[in-house]
Amino acid sequence: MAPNPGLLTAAVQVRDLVRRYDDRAVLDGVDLDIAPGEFVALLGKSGSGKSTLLRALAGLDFGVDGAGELVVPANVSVVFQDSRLLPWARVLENVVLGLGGAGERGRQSLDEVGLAGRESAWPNELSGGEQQRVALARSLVREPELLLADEPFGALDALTRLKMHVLLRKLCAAHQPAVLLVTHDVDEAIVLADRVIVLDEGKLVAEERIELAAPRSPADPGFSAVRSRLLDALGVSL
Ligand SMILES: Nc1ncnc2c1ncn2[C@@H]1O[C@H](COP(=O)(O)OP(=O)(O)OP(=O)(O)O)[C@@H](O)[C@H]1O
Repeated sequence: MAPNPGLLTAAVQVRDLVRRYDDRAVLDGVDLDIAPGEFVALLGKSGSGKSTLLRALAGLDFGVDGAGELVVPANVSVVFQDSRLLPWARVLENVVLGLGGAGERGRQSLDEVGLAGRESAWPNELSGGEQQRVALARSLVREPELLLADEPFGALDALTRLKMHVLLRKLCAAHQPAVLLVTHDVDEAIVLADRVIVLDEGKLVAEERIELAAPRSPADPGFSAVRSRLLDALGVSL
Protein backbone atom coordinates (compact mmCIF):
# COMPACT_ATOMS: atom_id res chain seq x y z
CA MET A 1 0.00 0.00 0.00
CA ALA A 2 1.39 3.43 -0.90
CA PRO A 3 2.74 5.35 2.08
CA ASN A 4 0.94 8.55 2.92
CA PRO A 5 3.36 11.35 2.08
CA GLY A 6 1.26 13.92 3.96
CA LEU A 7 1.84 12.21 7.28
CA LEU A 8 4.58 14.18 8.99
CA THR A 9 4.55 12.78 12.49
CA ALA A 10 3.31 9.22 12.18
CA ALA A 11 2.94 7.19 15.37
CA VAL A 12 3.73 4.09 13.33
CA GLN A 13 5.82 4.05 10.19
CA VAL A 14 6.55 0.71 8.61
CA ARG A 15 8.23 0.15 5.27
CA ASP A 16 8.81 -3.13 3.53
CA LEU A 17 8.34 -5.34 6.59
CA VAL A 18 9.15 -8.96 5.85
CA ARG A 19 8.74 -11.93 8.22
CA ARG A 20 9.54 -15.46 7.05
CA TYR A 21 8.83 -18.74 8.73
CA ASP A 22 11.06 -21.35 7.13
CA ASP A 23 11.07 -20.13 3.54
CA ARG A 24 7.54 -18.75 3.53
CA ALA A 25 7.02 -14.98 3.73
CA VAL A 26 4.18 -14.53 6.23
CA LEU A 27 4.61 -10.76 5.97
CA ASP A 28 5.69 -9.88 2.48
CA GLY A 29 6.67 -6.24 2.18
CA VAL A 30 4.16 -4.44 4.42
CA ASP A 31 4.03 -0.62 4.35
CA LEU A 32 1.88 0.99 7.03
CA ASP A 33 1.52 4.45 8.56
CA ILE A 34 -0.69 5.20 11.53
CA ALA A 35 -1.15 8.85 12.53
CA PRO A 36 -1.16 9.90 16.18
CA GLY A 37 -4.64 9.28 17.57
CA GLU A 38 -5.75 7.36 14.48
CA PHE A 39 -7.77 4.15 14.93
CA VAL A 40 -6.90 1.51 12.34
CA ALA A 41 -8.61 -1.88 12.18
CA LEU A 42 -6.81 -4.79 10.53
CA LEU A 43 -8.89 -7.49 8.86
CA GLY A 44 -7.69 -10.64 7.15
CA LYS A 45 -8.46 -14.29 6.74
CA SER A 46 -7.16 -16.72 9.29
CA GLY A 47 -3.43 -17.18 8.72
CA SER A 48 -3.05 -13.97 6.67
CA GLY A 49 -0.42 -12.62 9.07
CA LYS A 50 -2.42 -10.24 11.30
CA SER A 51 -1.00 -11.40 14.64
CA THR A 52 2.47 -11.59 13.13
CA LEU A 53 2.23 -7.93 12.11
CA LEU A 54 0.93 -6.92 15.54
CA ARG A 55 3.70 -8.84 17.30
CA ALA A 56 6.31 -7.15 15.11
CA LEU A 57 4.91 -3.72 16.04
CA ALA A 58 4.78 -4.71 19.71
CA GLY A 59 8.46 -5.61 19.62
CA LEU A 60 7.57 -9.17 20.59
CA ASP A 61 9.05 -10.71 17.45
CA PHE A 62 12.80 -10.97 17.32
CA GLY A 63 12.78 -12.82 14.03
CA VAL A 64 11.71 -10.06 11.66
CA ASP A 65 13.82 -10.63 8.56
CA GLY A 66 13.73 -7.28 6.97
CA ALA A 67 12.23 -3.87 7.47
CA GLY A 68 13.23 -0.84 5.46
CA GLU A 69 11.84 1.04 8.43
CA LEU A 70 9.98 0.05 11.59
CA VAL A 71 9.18 3.08 13.70
CA VAL A 72 6.87 2.70 16.69
CA PRO A 73 6.55 4.89 19.78
CA ALA A 74 8.44 3.98 22.93
CA ASN A 75 5.21 3.71 24.88
CA VAL A 76 3.17 0.81 23.47
CA SER A 77 0.45 -1.20 25.24
CA VAL A 78 -0.92 -4.52 24.03
CA VAL A 79 -4.29 -6.16 24.73
CA PHE A 80 -4.92 -9.77 23.75
CA GLN A 81 -8.00 -11.97 23.39
CA ASP A 82 -7.46 -13.27 26.91
CA SER A 83 -6.90 -10.69 29.61
CA ARG A 84 -3.59 -12.19 30.81
CA LEU A 85 -4.23 -10.89 34.33
CA LEU A 86 -2.01 -12.26 37.06
CA PRO A 87 -4.25 -14.59 39.07
CA TRP A 88 -2.37 -14.01 42.32
CA ALA A 89 -2.76 -10.21 42.20
CA ARG A 90 -5.92 -8.27 42.97
CA VAL A 91 -7.55 -6.15 40.27
CA LEU A 92 -5.94 -2.84 41.27
CA GLU A 93 -2.53 -4.50 41.63
CA ASN A 94 -2.90 -5.92 38.13
CA VAL A 95 -3.64 -2.47 36.74
CA VAL A 96 -0.71 -0.65 38.35
CA LEU A 97 1.86 -3.45 38.47
CA GLY A 98 5.28 -2.00 37.74
CA LEU A 99 4.09 1.61 37.89
CA GLY A 100 5.19 2.23 41.47
CA GLY A 101 2.87 4.25 43.69
CA ALA A 102 0.23 4.75 41.01
CA GLY A 103 -2.71 3.54 43.11
CA GLU A 104 -4.79 6.64 42.54
CA ARG A 105 -4.28 6.56 38.77
CA GLY A 106 -5.16 2.89 38.81
CA ARG A 107 -8.39 3.62 40.67
CA GLN A 108 -9.28 6.31 38.13
CA SER A 109 -8.63 3.89 35.28
CA LEU A 110 -10.84 1.26 36.87
CA ASP A 111 -13.53 3.91 37.27
CA GLU A 112 -13.17 4.79 33.57
CA VAL A 113 -13.78 1.19 32.55
CA GLY A 114 -16.79 0.90 34.86
CA LEU A 115 -15.14 -1.15 37.61
CA ALA A 116 -15.06 1.31 40.51
CA GLY A 117 -15.44 -0.68 43.70
CA ARG A 118 -13.87 -3.86 42.29
CA GLU A 119 -10.26 -2.89 43.11
CA SER A 120 -9.84 -5.65 45.69
CA ALA A 121 -11.44 -8.45 43.69
CA TRP A 122 -9.36 -11.35 42.41
CA PRO A 123 -9.32 -11.80 38.62
CA ASN A 124 -11.19 -15.12 38.87
CA GLU A 125 -14.09 -13.34 40.60
CA LEU A 126 -14.70 -11.29 37.43
CA SER A 127 -16.60 -12.19 34.26
CA GLY A 128 -14.72 -12.45 30.96
CA GLY A 129 -15.94 -8.99 29.94
CA GLU A 130 -14.90 -7.50 33.27
CA GLN A 131 -11.46 -9.08 32.94
CA GLN A 132 -11.06 -7.43 29.53
CA ARG A 133 -12.09 -4.12 31.13
CA VAL A 134 -9.25 -4.57 33.61
CA ALA A 135 -6.88 -5.35 30.72
CA LEU A 136 -7.95 -2.10 29.04
CA ALA A 137 -7.48 -0.16 32.29
CA ARG A 138 -4.01 -1.72 32.69
CA SER A 139 -3.10 -0.61 29.16
CA LEU A 140 -4.52 2.89 29.31
CA VAL A 141 -3.19 3.82 32.74
CA ARG A 142 0.19 3.82 31.02
CA GLU A 143 -1.08 6.48 28.54
CA PRO A 144 0.32 4.61 25.53
CA GLU A 145 0.96 6.46 22.29
CA LEU A 146 0.12 3.20 20.53
CA LEU A 147 -2.46 0.62 21.64
CA LEU A 148 -2.20 -2.74 19.90
CA ALA A 149 -5.21 -4.99 20.33
CA ASP A 150 -5.34 -8.57 19.01
CA GLU A 151 -8.97 -9.75 18.89
CA PRO A 152 -9.61 -8.23 22.34
CA PHE A 153 -13.33 -9.00 22.21
CA GLY A 154 -13.10 -12.28 20.32
CA ALA A 155 -13.99 -14.43 23.33
CA LEU A 156 -16.92 -12.31 24.50
CA ASP A 157 -20.63 -12.80 23.81
CA ALA A 158 -22.27 -10.49 21.27
CA LEU A 159 -23.98 -8.21 23.79
CA THR A 160 -20.84 -7.77 25.91
CA ARG A 161 -18.88 -7.10 22.73
CA LEU A 162 -21.24 -4.26 21.79
CA LYS A 163 -20.80 -2.73 25.25
CA MET A 164 -17.03 -3.03 24.88
CA HIS A 165 -17.21 -1.18 21.55
CA VAL A 166 -18.91 1.75 23.27
CA LEU A 167 -16.33 1.66 26.05
CA LEU A 168 -13.34 1.46 23.70
CA ARG A 169 -14.64 4.40 21.65
CA LYS A 170 -15.02 6.44 24.85
CA LEU A 171 -11.55 5.50 26.11
CA CYS A 172 -9.92 6.29 22.77
CA ALA A 173 -11.65 9.67 22.62
CA ALA A 174 -10.35 10.44 26.11
CA HIS A 175 -6.77 9.14 25.72
CA GLN A 176 -6.21 9.51 21.97
CA PRO A 177 -3.72 6.69 21.44
CA ALA A 178 -3.00 5.52 17.92
CA VAL A 179 -4.71 2.12 17.72
CA LEU A 180 -4.19 -1.00 15.64
CA LEU A 181 -7.05 -3.43 16.28
CA VAL A 182 -6.89 -6.92 14.80
CA THR A 183 -10.32 -8.39 14.30
CA HIS A 184 -12.18 -11.02 12.29
CA ASP A 185 -15.38 -9.03 12.61
CA VAL A 186 -15.99 -6.73 9.62
CA ASP A 187 -18.79 -4.83 11.37
CA GLU A 188 -16.65 -4.29 14.47
CA ALA A 189 -13.92 -2.85 12.24
CA ILE A 190 -16.34 -0.45 10.53
CA VAL A 191 -18.03 0.62 13.78
CA LEU A 192 -14.76 1.44 15.53
CA ALA A 193 -12.11 2.49 13.06
CA ASP A 194 -11.11 5.63 11.18
CA ARG A 195 -9.53 3.35 8.61
CA VAL A 196 -9.79 -0.36 7.88
CA ILE A 197 -6.98 -2.25 6.15
CA VAL A 198 -7.02 -5.79 4.79
CA LEU A 199 -4.10 -8.21 4.89
CA ASP A 200 -3.99 -11.16 2.51
CA GLU A 201 -1.10 -13.60 2.34
CA GLY A 202 1.21 -11.12 4.03
CA LYS A 203 0.37 -8.12 1.84
CA LEU A 204 -1.94 -5.18 2.52
CA VAL A 205 -4.44 -5.44 -0.30
CA ALA A 206 -7.21 -2.97 0.55
CA GLU A 207 -7.90 0.12 2.58
CA GLU A 208 -11.17 1.89 3.44
CA ARG A 209 -11.34 5.22 5.19
CA ILE A 210 -14.56 5.18 7.23
CA GLU A 211 -16.32 8.51 7.00
CA LEU A 212 -19.61 7.42 8.63
CA ALA A 213 -20.77 9.63 11.49
CA ALA A 214 -20.38 8.27 15.03
CA PRO A 215 -21.94 6.50 16.82
CA ARG A 216 -22.09 4.04 13.93
CA SER A 217 -24.44 1.16 13.46
CA PRO A 218 -24.75 -1.51 10.76
CA ALA A 219 -28.21 -0.02 10.10
CA ASP A 220 -26.65 3.29 8.94
CA PRO A 221 -26.99 4.19 5.29
CA GLY A 222 -23.60 3.67 3.68
CA PHE A 223 -22.54 0.95 6.13
CA SER A 224 -23.43 -1.96 3.88
CA ALA A 225 -21.56 -0.50 0.90
CA VAL A 226 -18.37 -0.33 2.96
CA ARG A 227 -19.01 -3.83 4.30
CA SER A 228 -19.44 -5.26 0.77
CA ARG A 229 -16.19 -3.72 -0.41
CA LEU A 230 -14.32 -5.13 2.60
CA LEU A 231 -15.90 -8.57 2.19
CA ASP A 232 -14.85 -8.44 -1.46
CA ALA A 233 -11.27 -7.69 -0.42
CA LEU A 234 -11.48 -10.65 1.98
CA GLY A 235 -12.61 -12.85 -0.89
CA VAL A 236 -16.05 -13.47 0.60
CA SER A 237 -18.86 -13.33 -1.92
CA LEU A 238 -22.39 -13.17 -0.59
N1 LIG B 1 6.04 -19.46 15.37
C1 LIG B 1 5.64 -19.80 14.13
N2 LIG B 1 6.25 -20.76 13.43
C2 LIG B 1 5.88 -21.09 12.17
N3 LIG B 1 4.84 -20.50 11.52
C3 LIG B 1 4.18 -19.54 12.17
C4 LIG B 1 4.53 -19.13 13.50
N4 LIG B 1 3.69 -18.15 13.89
C5 LIG B 1 2.84 -17.94 12.85
N5 LIG B 1 3.13 -18.77 11.83
C6 LIG B 1 2.44 -18.86 10.55
O1 LIG B 1 2.29 -17.56 10.01
C7 LIG B 1 1.04 -17.44 9.36
C8 LIG B 1 0.34 -16.22 9.88
O2 LIG B 1 0.00 -16.42 11.24
P1 LIG B 1 -0.77 -15.30 12.07
O3 LIG B 1 -0.98 -15.84 13.44
O4 LIG B 1 -0.07 -14.01 11.92
O5 LIG B 1 -2.14 -15.24 11.27
P2 LIG B 1 -3.49 -14.48 11.66
O6 LIG B 1 -3.89 -13.70 10.45
O7 LIG B 1 -3.31 -13.71 12.93
O8 LIG B 1 -4.47 -15.72 11.85
P3 LIG B 1 -5.74 -15.89 12.84
O9 LIG B 1 -6.76 -14.94 12.34
O10 LIG B 1 -6.13 -17.32 12.61
O11 LIG B 1 -5.27 -15.60 14.24
C9 LIG B 1 0.29 -18.73 9.60
O12 LIG B 1 0.36 -19.52 8.45
C10 LIG B 1 1.04 -19.37 10.74
O13 LIG B 1 1.01 -20.77 10.64
